[in-house]
This record gives sequence, C-alpha cells and structure tokens, in this order.
Amino acid sequence: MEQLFINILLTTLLLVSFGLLSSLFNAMILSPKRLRSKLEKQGVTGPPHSLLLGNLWEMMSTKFKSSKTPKQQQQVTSHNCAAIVFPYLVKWRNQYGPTFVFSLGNLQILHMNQPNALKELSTSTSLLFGRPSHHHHDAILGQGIIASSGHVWAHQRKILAPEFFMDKVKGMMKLMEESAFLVASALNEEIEKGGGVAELKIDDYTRSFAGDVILRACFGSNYAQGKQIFLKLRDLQAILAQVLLLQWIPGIRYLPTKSNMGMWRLEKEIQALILKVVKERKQAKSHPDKDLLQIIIESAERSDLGQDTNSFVVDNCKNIYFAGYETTAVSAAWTLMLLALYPEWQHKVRAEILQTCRGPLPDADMLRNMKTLTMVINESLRLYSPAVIVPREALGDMKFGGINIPKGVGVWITLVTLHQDPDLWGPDADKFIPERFANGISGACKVPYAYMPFGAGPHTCLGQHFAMMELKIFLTHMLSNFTFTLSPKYRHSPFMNLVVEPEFGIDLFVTRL
Ligand code: HEM
Repeated sequence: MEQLFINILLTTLLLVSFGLLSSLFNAMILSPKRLRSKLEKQGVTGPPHSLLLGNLWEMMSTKFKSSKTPKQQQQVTSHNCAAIVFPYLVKWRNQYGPTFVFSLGNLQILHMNQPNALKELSTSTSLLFGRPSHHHHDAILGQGIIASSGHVWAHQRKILAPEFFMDKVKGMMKLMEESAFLVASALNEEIEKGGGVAELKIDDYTRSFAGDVILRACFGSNYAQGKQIFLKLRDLQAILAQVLLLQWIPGIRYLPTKSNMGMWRLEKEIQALILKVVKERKQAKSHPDKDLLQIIIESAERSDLGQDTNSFVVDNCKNIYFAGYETTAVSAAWTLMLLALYPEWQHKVRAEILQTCRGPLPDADMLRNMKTLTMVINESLRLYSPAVIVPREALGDMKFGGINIPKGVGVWITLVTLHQDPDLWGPDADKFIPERFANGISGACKVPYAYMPFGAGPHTCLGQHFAMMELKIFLTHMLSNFTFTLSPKYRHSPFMNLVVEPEFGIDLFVTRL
C-alpha cells in the first residue's frame, strides 16, 4: 500500500516536472522561434538574437558605450534625443529600415515606424491591438488604465475619460492658475534672496507645479499633502529605469534582488499612502465637487469586473499620478530650456502673451489664440517627447501595417526616432524650428500621423487637453513675470528615466521682467 502511494507520488512529480519543463521549453525556445519565423517569412528582418537574452546583450552594451561619452558636454549642439536615448534602435533602423524585429529576452518586438502603420494606429479600434501584457511596470501601474487592454481597459476608460473632456478641463483653469501663482511666488523669493537674480534648477519647480495641479484638480488636496506619494513614485521610477533592460531576462523580475526588493517595498508604501487618502475621503462627511478620486472610489464599489476594490482604486490613482505628473513637469522644463537657449523665441512668445492678455489672466479663448506659444510647445514636444514609445501587443493574430502579426508579438512605435526622422521632417529634423508648426500639426510634417507626442488611436492620452492647458497656463505666468537664461552650469544630457528627463536638471538664471 505504502509502495503504491510512493509510486503514485513519484509519477505525479515526474509528470508535473515534465509539464513544467515542456512549458518552459515552449515559452523560451519554440514560441519565440515560431513567431520570428512567421515574421521573417513576410520579409521582416532584424538583428540576430540569442537564446534567453534575445538582443539584450547588444542593447545593454550599446547603451553602456554611449553612456561613457563625456558627461561634461555642456553645449547643446543637437536636439537629437534618439541617438542618446535609444542608440541601438537608431542603429537597427538605419540597418533594416523602419520595420524590423528584435527580441527583449524571449519576447519578439516589431519596430514599426513606417507611414501606413502610423495611419493605422490612429484609426484602428480593434480590442485585439492592446497594451503589452508583458511589461515591468507593475509596481508603478498595476492593472490600471495604462497597463490594461480589452474590456478591463474599456471599462476604465469609460469611467475616467469624461473627467478630462475639454469642458471639464476649462473648469480646472482656476486651479491651474493658483498652482502657477505658487511657483511664481517661490521664484520671486529666490530672486530676492539672490539680490535680483536666482540661479536654480527649474525642473524642481515644474514638478511641484505639475504635482500641485494633479492633486488639486483630481484628488482634492495639494502638493504639500501629496508630496510623499510623488517622491516615492520617483524613487520607484528611478530603480525601474536603472534595471529596465535587465528585467527582460526571463524570470529575473521574481528574484529577491536588491532592486526588486526596493521596488516591492516602495510599491507597498505607495499603496498604503493612497489607501490613507481614500480612507480620509470616505470618512469625510461630504465633498463639495465630485472629483476624479470620488469617481474612482464609487466606480470601484460598483464594478462587476471581479477586480479587488482596493487594487482598482490604488492602481488607477497611481496611473493618474504617474501619467499626469512627470510628463507635464518635464515638458514644461524642456520648453523653458529651449526658450532660454533661443531668446528670440522667448521674446516672441512673451510679446504675444502680453499683447493677448493685456492685464487680466488669460481665459481659454485667449490661450487658444496664442499661436506662437502653441508652436513652441508643439516643437518642444516633438524634440523632447517625454513618452518615448507607443507600445502595443497583438492580443490575437491580426494584420497591421500590411503585416500578419501573430498573437504575442509586441509592436513599438518609437516617438523619439519618429519625431526626428529626416525622411519625414527634413534635414533640419534635429533643430528647434517652431515655424514648422505655423500651419498647424498637419502642415508640419510630410506625414501628419508622424507627430504623436500623446500617442494615437483608442489608447491615446486621456489627459492631452489637460496637459496642453497646464503647459500654456504655466508658461504664460512664467513668461509674463520673468526672463530665463541658460546657466553655464547646465549640462545637456537627455536621459531615459521611463520618460526623457534632463539627467542633471535644467539650470537657469531667472530675473524679474
Ligand atoms: C505633456 C504631457 C503628456 C504627454 C506627452 C503624455 C503622453 C502620453 C502618451 C504617449 C500616452 C500613450 C498613448 C498611446 O498609447 O497611444 C499617454 C497615455 C495616457 N495619459 Fe498622457 N501624457 C501627458 C499628460 C497626461 C496627463 C496630464 C494626464 C492626466 C492627468 C495623462 C493621462 C494619461 C492616461 C490616463 C493615459 C492612458 C490612456 C489609455 O490607455 O486609455 N497624461 N499619455
């Protein structure tokens, strides 16, 4: 009897081990090979890849080499971020053309920057073309709107989208102006302390502005109260950015490495901070306006998607904090860097602001009529697009951009290379020339779809009206009160920290107008 039991146990163990080994063999070797060969048969080539690592080794070594170029590069000689942020993609694009396949570990990624794919990305409404199911942003995004696909995504989009419609955003202008006033007061204090001129890192101030706006407009609090959440999110972002490529090595994300443990700890701390905000909100007897936080809490309680209520709330709050904070903060900082570098544009934008506003605070119509300001922001978002990739995955076999894409293949449209492609933008693609937007976005590029700082299609940025309004209000306040010049301390080093950031900050001299 005992022997029989042992035999059954051994057979079961053997079968389970065999099952596990064959699934591993399939996931690591057979499936990547099969997907690649389906693409290769259609003429899509790419860099040769190796087992388990795919092309990670080449990516890491190219990155390492490029990060060993002198850090003292003070002068801004080119605005070509792509060569700095994604040297390997630029190399492969030159070698294989805009469509090629490469591997992140055992995942196959189709790089597609050719015009017909760009058009299709904007028009395709298929739920099969979703956000990647394999990503390493769990700690930051969880299962929130940015990380989800299909019906779960559609449900979240339906809940959140109305909060960012233009009419709602117009109603938030006053809050945005209050946040800009706070930055203006802080700059005035620094100027006074400095005896008429302040030398500072402007990105510190754009972060407090963007954080304050999100917290006031969406969560009914302010930067002083919510700062801890943003600081921890930034720490999490920094760890993730450091190990991003390594995380694609199969299995590594589950090991208790120093960085993984750091991320797990921060994830828990952020969750606790958000749940505290939620608890306080629930305990508050009434809240005058139904803001985004209230909408998320109420939807979580009503949701029938089987998601845990707390996770739904925490993940979606984290998504809004992350999506709305860093992106807008760095965009505002890069724009001020460019205006400091090109004083003639700073004068032009300021003249337009002073002429349009003539004293009162700008209203939505005035902001819309500021053509030069809009051109400058568009050009800044082209050269320093905070989001570097528009990522998708074929969640079922599908056709896209003329290629039959098998289920499981990732698709990357890379904004940094797209926005600076000389074939699309001309030989001066890496130069700051806001006039290219004089006839709007459609007149700026040979292929209008090639400009997509906010992504495209059904997953396009939910907060783009919000972000543009924020940027315009912030820059209007700054330029009508201060002048900005580049400090000799500034070291130009666009740097991939999940979004494209100035690695050493942006050092500016600020004086009162
Ligand atoms: C300059 C500022 C910003 C830039 C450049 C930016 C860019 C982007 C990009 C490229 C995407 C991906 C789109 C796609 O996959 O097609 C995205 C998604 C998203 N953004 Fe933004 N964003 C900005 C500001 C904001 C703000 C202020 C908010 C909210 C307050 C926001 C909320 C979102 C959300 C919720 C998504 C996910 C949409 C979905 O999957 O349905 N973004 N953003």
